Amino acid sequence: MTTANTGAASNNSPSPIEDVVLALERLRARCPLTHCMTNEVVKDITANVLLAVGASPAMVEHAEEAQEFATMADALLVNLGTLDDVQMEAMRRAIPAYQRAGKPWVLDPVAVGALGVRTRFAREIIAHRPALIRGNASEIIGLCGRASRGRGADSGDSAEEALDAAGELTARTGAVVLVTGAVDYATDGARVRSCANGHALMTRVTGVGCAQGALAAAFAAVCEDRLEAALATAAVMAVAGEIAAARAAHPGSFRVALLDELSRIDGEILRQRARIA
Ligand SMILES: Nc1ncnc2c1ncn2[C@@H]1O[C@H](COP(=O)(O)OP(=O)(O)O)[C@@H](O)[C@H]1O
Ligand SMILES: Cc1ncsc1CCOP(=O)(O)O
Ligand SMILES: [Mg+2]
Repeated sequence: MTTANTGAASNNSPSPIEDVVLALERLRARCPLTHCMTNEVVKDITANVLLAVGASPAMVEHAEEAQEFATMADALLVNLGTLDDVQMEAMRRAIPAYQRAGKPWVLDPVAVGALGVRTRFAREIIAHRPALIRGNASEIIGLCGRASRGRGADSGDSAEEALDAAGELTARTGAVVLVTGAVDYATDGARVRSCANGHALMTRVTGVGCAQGALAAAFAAVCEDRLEAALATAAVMAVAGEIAAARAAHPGSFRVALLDELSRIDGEILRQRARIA
């Protein structure tokens, strides 16, 4: 075992890697019921990622049921990937119900900044205090209202610009922001953590980022400290992706290997592999 992550690089916690390990253990012990209001493309991989890690997925869509489900589920994901009027109405009912129940909700602002309806909608719903916002650099910059250069990983938007926008978003909404990319950054405004694992193949399988948003909701359900939830989300997905890519070099087999590695990942693997600062 290496000793690279035994406590050197934290801000407040004596050992962020041990916080991540404990968060994963808590998630597996509690198996949080994670309500995913997500896009048409990624429902399958999202449910399977949650199951592989040890959470319990549920895709409840009808507006009345989505509101009702806030009394049963542990956390909500709101992903805007294939937003339509019916889904907007359901999200407008579900989000305040989670707030009333004192349960966390997570926003994945897919393509916000690039398209009008979802950008206006995202700016409307962040008034309801999401626990966590997860997006790529362009989406975080776009949600903040700044000009982004383009789309996702290929946009040229820098992590520094996104982290600056993330700081502004935390101040406005109270949410922890997780910016994903080659290096993932999490901030609560006061603290910044990073995770430098992962593999480019993760961007060649649709839904890895979206499934990570659902994982963030599951971790938010078991971590009072939402920065810890965000770091655990980043580390678990990126370490599993890195290991999967070492034995599956193409997107189809990588997708399967990723699910396998997400179910296999544990404290020992995280301590050996996670490059957290
Ligand atoms: N170039 C890269 N190298 C390593 N890991 C990456 C890279 N780009 C993205 N990832 C990882 O892929 C996952 C999804 O992130 P991202 O591609 O930014 O999301 P989205 O699909 O929403 O744009 C994250 O775990 C992130 O760490
Ligand atoms: C292809 C596509 N179109 C609308 S949502 C979506 C999925 C995006 O998933 P991810 O951001 O995780 O790759
Ligand atoms: Mg995405």
